[in-house]
Amino acid sequence: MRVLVALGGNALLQRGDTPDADIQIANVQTAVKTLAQVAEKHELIITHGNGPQVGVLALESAGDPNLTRPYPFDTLGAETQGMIGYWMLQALQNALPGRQVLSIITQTLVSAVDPAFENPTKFVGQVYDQAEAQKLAKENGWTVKPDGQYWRRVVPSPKPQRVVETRLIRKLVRDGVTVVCAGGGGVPVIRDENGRLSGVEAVIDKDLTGSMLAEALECDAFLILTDVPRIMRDFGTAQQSEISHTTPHELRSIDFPAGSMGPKVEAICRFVETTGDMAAVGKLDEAMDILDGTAGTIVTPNATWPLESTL
Ligand SMILES: Nc1ncnc2c1ncn2[C@@H]1O[C@H](COP(=O)(O)OP(=O)(O)O)[C@@H](O)[C@H]1O
Ligand SMILES: NC(=O)OP(=O)(O)O
Repeated sequence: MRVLVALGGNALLQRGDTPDADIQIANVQTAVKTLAQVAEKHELIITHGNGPQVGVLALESAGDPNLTRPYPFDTLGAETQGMIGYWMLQALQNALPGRQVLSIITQTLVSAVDPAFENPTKFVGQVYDQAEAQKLAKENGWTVKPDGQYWRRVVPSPKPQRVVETRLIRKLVRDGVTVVCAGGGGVPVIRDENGRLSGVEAVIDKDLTGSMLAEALECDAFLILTDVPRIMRDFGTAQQSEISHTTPHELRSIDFPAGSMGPKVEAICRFVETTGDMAAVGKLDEAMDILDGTAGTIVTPNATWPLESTL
């Protein structure tokens, strides 16, 4: 089976944690324990978030007195792919000796006229209280928005259209390589009328890119691993209940928050609707159980979908 796993930013850095490298490396090592189990049994492609990390690098660049202007977000996105990709590469190599693993810088095409450029929605960097966020926004020209009980900087998040390096990734996977790619949703780029690529200032949603890439690579399963065991009905209320098996149709009838579960549900629904294969949301350390159909929220084209025979 061919599986694409999208790792949540939470996997690497919990909200409120100090973004020190050693803390994130330890989190990567924890994530890789479960990913290594998947890689031992299946062809595996891994993508990861970069919201917290790209914010750290943006602050660093903005504070460098030697620069005349801060690095743009496409460059910062590539930096996060290098940094997180390196941590994952090393952890995977240590967990899977003898296995071929590669982390690659990956670009994702977006539309230059995507309306998202006028309406920033992607949370980056650390959380602030409202007053501090608004002060920083005024001082630095940021847009800030509420993220749960906190506030965070937001940047445009255009829709991914295609991962530029898709063919190469397919070749690597067919050759038995475990590939880490499209980190942070891929570096956002546009292509001009002469076919030339250039970066744009944005951060793409890694779940939407993951869904698109899983489809393009003809994956049999698309997993989003995060910090909750299942998608919940009535999340955050006394009536909340876990959904163990559902369909895109049912999920689309429920409202999910734009900044967290919403894009995951959209990404999952798109994959299942387009491919007829299974997708799931679940906890980081339960990847194998999710693939066995005993953990996570499993999403299939219809409620009578024969889980065992397909997995
Ligand atoms: N209906 C829901 N079911 C489960 N979790 C939900 C729901 N709605 C919102 N959430 C929140 O979504 C979070 C996961 O999204 P997010 O923080 O963006 O993940 P990641 O950084 O791992 O990609 C959970 O920690 C939970 O607080
Ligand atoms: N790029 C992206 O979607 O990052 P997070 O998962 O960290 O929000």
